[in-house]
Amino acid sequence: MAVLFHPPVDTLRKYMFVLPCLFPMSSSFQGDGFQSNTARLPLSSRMVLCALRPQLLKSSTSVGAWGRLLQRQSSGSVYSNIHGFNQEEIREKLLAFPGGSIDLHKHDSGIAVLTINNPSRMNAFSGSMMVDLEEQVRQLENWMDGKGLIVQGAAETFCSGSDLNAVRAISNPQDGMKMCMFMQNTLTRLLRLPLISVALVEGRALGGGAELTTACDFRLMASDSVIQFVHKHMGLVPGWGGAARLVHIVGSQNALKLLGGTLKVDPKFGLQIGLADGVLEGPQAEEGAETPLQQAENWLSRYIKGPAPVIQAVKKVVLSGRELPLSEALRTEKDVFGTVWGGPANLQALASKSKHK
Ligand SMILES: CC[C@@H](C(=O)O)C(=O)SCCNC(=O)CCNC(=O)[C@H](O)C(C)(C)COP(=O)(O)OP(=O)(O)OC[C@H]1O[C@@H](n2cnc3c(N)ncnc32)[C@H](O)[C@@H]1OP(=O)(O)O
Repeated sequence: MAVLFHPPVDTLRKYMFVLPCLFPMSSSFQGDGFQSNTARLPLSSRMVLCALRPQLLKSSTSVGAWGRLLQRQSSGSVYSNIHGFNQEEIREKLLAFPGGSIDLHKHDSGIAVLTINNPSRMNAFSGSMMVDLEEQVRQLENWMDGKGLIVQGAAETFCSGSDLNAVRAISNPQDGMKMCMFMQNTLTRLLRLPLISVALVEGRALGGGAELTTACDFRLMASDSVIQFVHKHMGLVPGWGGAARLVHIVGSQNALKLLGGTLKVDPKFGLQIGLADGVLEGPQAEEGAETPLQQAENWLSRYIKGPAPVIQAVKKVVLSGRELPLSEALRTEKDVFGTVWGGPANLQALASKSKHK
């Protein structure tokens, strides 16, 4: 059977990190007209098309199935060229403001650690770090064995937002909009990773740094740490998606107080309003005491026990429940359920007659 509709390759790329996980490729779809029709597409796009094929075949029109499917998935990015967003153009602009790095370490435990690393500027985001972050998120989107992610700042402080030197240089409205769309895309993709993510907040998380904490599923605060949306002091509002996410996390009343009052959120206040999910033990001099990173890994480990496909499925159903209207979320949940039902972990659990005491 021929495939009647080929979605644009860049659209496929955008969705490929979500879809292969939802509809794993079956070898039985290879070797017919479907494959030959798609042979000229890059492998990644062909994988997505193969993965999508059961959905396309079930539909009376392939275009309709594709459209519905895209609507139903949580897409990676918010902005694309139809919004006047040109990723390459803004990438070039941002690379003109170098400094610092975003470091990624993937561990065999299935936990990756992403470090905002620009300590001489309190881990402020230079332009090249924004580009780095996008690249590291891309790495994580393709990490099949991943289960969890910890986002931390280097040298015991989280992040002081945008590098003010870069901000000054691109303070014209056009460049500001481009940077805003670039960072919204990246942080949205970060939150939508099929990994359970934690922001480990030590020291200060200010401005864009506070926004970054909201792009993780959870926030753990060190005893002396502070999260502060300082944007109003800068004559601004959050632009990296931090306001929208903050409302989801703490509710609109609290969000209004935090933004309107530029309130300093310490661990106690953070727990009270639900911005913090846990507080780390204070600095301990004695030998063998856990570092904040070890404490965060331990905290996260209870939520990521089990095989990666199951943990990733857990994140996907929660993500769709968080982001989609109920009927769409229910259908996505069905699709994700289909990826684990009868899978190795499910069969093993059934064979072992496990009891949940
Ligand atoms: C676009 C708006 C928004 C967004 O993107 O969403 C933003 O994020 S705008 C940035 C918001 N953040 C700030 O305004 C933070 C400004 N910095 C401070 O308030 C203080 O530096 C601090 C973070 C509270 C730390 O104070 P302190 O402990 O006293 O250290 P120093 O002030 O001496 O800082 C050390 C060093 O770091 C430089 N620094 C700090 N933050 C930034 C920054 N965001 N951009 C660039 N540089 C930053 C600071 O200037 C010092 O450098 P030197 O003077 O060269 O030592």
